[in-house]
Amino acid sequence: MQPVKEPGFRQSVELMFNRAVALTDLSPGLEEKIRVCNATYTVRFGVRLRGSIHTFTGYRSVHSEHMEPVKGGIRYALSVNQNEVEALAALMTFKCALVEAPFGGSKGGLCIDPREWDDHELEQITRRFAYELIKRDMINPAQNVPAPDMGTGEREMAWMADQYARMNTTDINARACVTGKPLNAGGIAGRVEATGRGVQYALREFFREPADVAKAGLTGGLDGKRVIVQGLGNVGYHAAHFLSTEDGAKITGVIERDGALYAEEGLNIDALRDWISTHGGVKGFPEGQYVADGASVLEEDCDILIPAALEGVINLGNAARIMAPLIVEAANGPITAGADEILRHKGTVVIPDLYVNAGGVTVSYFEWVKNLGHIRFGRMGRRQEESRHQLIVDELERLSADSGVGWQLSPGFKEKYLRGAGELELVRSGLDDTMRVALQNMREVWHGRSDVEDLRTSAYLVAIDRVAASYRAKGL
Ligand SMILES: NC(=O)c1ccc[n+]([C@@H]2O[C@H](COP(=O)([O-])OP(=O)(O)OC[C@H]3O[C@@H](n4cnc5c(N)ncnc54)[C@H](O)[C@@H]3O)[C@@H](O)[C@H]2O)c1
Repeated sequence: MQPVKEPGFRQSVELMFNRAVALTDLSPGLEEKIRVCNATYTVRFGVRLRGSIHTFTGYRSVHSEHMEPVKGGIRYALSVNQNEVEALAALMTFKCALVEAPFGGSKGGLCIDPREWDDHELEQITRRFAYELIKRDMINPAQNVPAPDMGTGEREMAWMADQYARMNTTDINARACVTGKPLNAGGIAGRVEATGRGVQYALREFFREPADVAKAGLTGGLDGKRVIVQGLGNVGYHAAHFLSTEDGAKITGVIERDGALYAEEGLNIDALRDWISTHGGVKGFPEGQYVADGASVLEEDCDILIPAALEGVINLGNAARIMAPLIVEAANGPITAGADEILRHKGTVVIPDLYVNAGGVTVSYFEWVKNLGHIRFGRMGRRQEESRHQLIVDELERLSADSGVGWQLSPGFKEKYLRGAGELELVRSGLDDTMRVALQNMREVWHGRSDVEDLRTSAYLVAIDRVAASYRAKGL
């Protein structure tokens, strides 16, 4: 028998797209336009560090400009390459469409292990990379708005935003050129936690429908559910922290670079996070059993598996052995197309990446709007604040109706906004509404069409329909 070849990340995303688009009646031309990646810019630049010149390679890929600006994070990792960046940019297109964030899809990356450089060196490298992207309008509030991803965070976003402001001194919207900035540099409350928070809201919404929970062979709510998380970084930590401290879930396993920890009774996530930041890994943590082959813990018995680190970790090599009945893709692309098929046949329910980790871009959208509006919450007196809020709500609704974007302010969000709720409360409630509505839209397809087997195909169908409508409206 011929060995089955594992497709690469970009091919995997394309296969998943193809599976869904085959169920639409799009013309072949429009289908192809939506599938392809519009452009990828590769840059190599040198920085003098430690007495010699070091050359770095970076990418910014634009998958679809059916709406502008385009949006997507910038990743710092040695594994970054053109295929990976293009796959991630495609996922951004469909993710934004699914949660109705009015952006096209983009992504960037720099081939670097950030742990090899000190803070000052990283700042020099980041500013130089940003300079290269700004020169070509690949960081720009109206055209291309990056955000954090693996290996980057608030600090890198602040450096990039500052670099843009220095090169565009008269652009009053300069702050909106990047999202995920620190609060004191134009950021928004709740952005750091947003993706992990979104994972929690996605799971809460999933567990509101007992019939869906039963499809995964589970019953009841999140309370007491055994959860294994891979990657205790920004996304994995916040998801594990909120699920264990607010929903009663037990984090029975954590997989990191240097191995994994496993404990039937559940791990203390905050203590473990502190341990990792002091010791550089999970090894030696006083709770749980240490497993040197971390990836093997993906195959442990649990109720919910949350891969929140890398792509391709559930693949043809281990898919058949994955015991979790419910997999929540907090990372981008953790399941390859081949593994996805095996899991579907096994009856495993997969809540897909383009939905699960959309909390980041949703709150980035709030931040971008906040920057463009030049709003500083709590700056005015209460009466002025209330009427200003009413004006903003009226204006957002008018813009949404006129542009046909379809972004709706939910009654809950509007009520909180008008009574002058704090920024964090507003952000969380807007995110919660977004995650609920997106899963409800996916469910309509999942439950309503006999030819749709899974939530991933449902998510793609909702997204493809919106991207297609946008291209058609432009006359394509
Ligand atoms: N940060 C965001 O807002 C955001 C938004 C959407 C999607 N994502 C996706 O979520 C995933 C994680 O991103 P992040 O921002 O949390 O990154 P991060 O850099 O903050 O964290 C990644 C974590 O994974 C761990 N890790 C790396 N290699 C590993 C391995 N081989 N095995 C186990 N653990 C490993 C790292 O040690 C780190 O703790 C990525 O796929 C990213 O694209 C992130």
